[in-house]
Amino acid sequence: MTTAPHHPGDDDPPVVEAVDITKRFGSTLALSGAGIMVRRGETHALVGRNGAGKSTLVGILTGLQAADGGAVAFDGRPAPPLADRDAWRRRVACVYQKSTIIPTLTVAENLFLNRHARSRAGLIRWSSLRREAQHLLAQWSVDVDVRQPAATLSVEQRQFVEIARALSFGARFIVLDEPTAQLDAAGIDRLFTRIRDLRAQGVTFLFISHHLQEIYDLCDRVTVFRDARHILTAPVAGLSRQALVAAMTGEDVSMPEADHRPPASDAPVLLSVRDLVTGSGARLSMRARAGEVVGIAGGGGSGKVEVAEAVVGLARPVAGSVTLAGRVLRPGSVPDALAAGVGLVPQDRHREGLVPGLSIGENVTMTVPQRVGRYGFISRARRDALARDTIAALTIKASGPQTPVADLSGGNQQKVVMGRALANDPRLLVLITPTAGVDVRSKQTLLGVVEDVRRRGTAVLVVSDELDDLRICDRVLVMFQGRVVAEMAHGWSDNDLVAAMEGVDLHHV
Ligand SMILES: Nc1ncnc2c1ncn2[C@@H]1O[C@H](COP(=O)(O)OP(=O)(O)OP(=O)(O)O)[C@@H](O)[C@H]1O
Repeated sequence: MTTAPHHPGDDDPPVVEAVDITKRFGSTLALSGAGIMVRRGETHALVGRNGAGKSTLVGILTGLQAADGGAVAFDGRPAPPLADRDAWRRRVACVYQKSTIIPTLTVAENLFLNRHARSRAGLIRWSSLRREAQHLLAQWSVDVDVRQPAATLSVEQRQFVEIARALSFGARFIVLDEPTAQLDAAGIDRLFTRIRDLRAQGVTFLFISHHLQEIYDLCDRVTVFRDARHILTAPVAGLSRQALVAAMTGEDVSMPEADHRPPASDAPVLLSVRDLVTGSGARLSMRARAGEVVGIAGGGGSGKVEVAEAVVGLARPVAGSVTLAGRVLRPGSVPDALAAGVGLVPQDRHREGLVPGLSIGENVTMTVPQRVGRYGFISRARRDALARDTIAALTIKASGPQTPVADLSGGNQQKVVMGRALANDPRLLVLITPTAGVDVRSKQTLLGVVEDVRRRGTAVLVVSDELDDLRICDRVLVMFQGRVVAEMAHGWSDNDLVAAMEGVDLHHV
């Protein structure tokens, strides 16, 4: 008898294997005969365009959703019944973009929610609860004070706490759903170091991201989904970027370099920000002309988001003024900013972006009742027409304008936020990290929108640390520790911009 060559790990059953999974939501086929196999000890990437079915698969792999067909097995054994939550928690956990931590409780309470050590009288033993929590975090090298309220955790600390919580249930397989979307470059580095350490300790990861470079930096193998189906699974080394993008999009795409035409130098100044000072002490003075695209770049803690939020009224500045087309905006008032012609894509679409229970149509037209009806009456037909235009222009994957936003995939929700920002033909469009969670092709669509509106004379602020977002700008103001430290003209080199964002300023303003 001859034997095949033996590879270590080959004989171990996969940590998880999902076979021939089908899942429908009404008329939408979210997964169609799709599957995945994750080996013990690997970091496995799952990629695909917005709406490809990734989150749906995660729901099924974590036992939160029932598949309509197919089978899931952990370590070669069939998955437990959906009702047995404890059994699922011992096998798998998912750290979502949206926190599952309860902000008003302390870190220790969050870690041991519903499994507190109790005295014989049934009272919670706070001291032992704290000790256990400290021990748990120390075991996984998470440096967080367990007595602090969870609300005070940074995104990064919150993710580490959620990972430690998952491990404490016994799970050694962790799904990370777009964990880098809200982190800056330094935070991503620390997260990756942590993931590599945990992998060395035997933890397996399924890693979802729209940043393909991260897949190459971190992962061993990658699975691609497209239109509800499994397309390929391959080792990352040896798979070219072009082949990966082709698998995701079903076509051979090379990213065209958009031709850049700066606004006319005699275009009128539309936006004027004078000596703005935010609550946290960040400062901004700037002007933008009609049709000009200005970037505000910076890492975490640079103050870029704070100043942008002060410009649009999401936060009240402590000093300074914002003038749009001759009108001085009321400080700290979003309604006043909208009335003056501001279109806004906020950073946190969960908090400030969308009303999940309402339809795409309702969300898109929320800030423009005057465009869809007279005398305060909103015509459904006109609302739907406007929503249909948005769906087509931004290629939103949805069955129609009536679809509730809660039923859309994450990237498609972000497009609805963009649609709403555009619905009142803004004079000033302010985009805060606009392509977070958006797939490669959709990124092109969203950034293409900027080119369209600037041609119509809208001024645009792009607030981001993503080089692709900033590349479309006519100039980029780089912030560091609350101050603009550099201004870079279109055509900057990546190195120069990154150096400036890190405070190594080569081009003083
Ligand atoms: N609860 C739901 N009701 C109706 N349709 C849904 C529901 N959840 C998901 N869908 C649909 O299923 C399809 C797959 O969505 P899914 O969230 O799995 O995509 P995804 O790959 O995670 O996308 P993204 O990268 O944008 O997060 C989409 O067409 C989505 O609109």
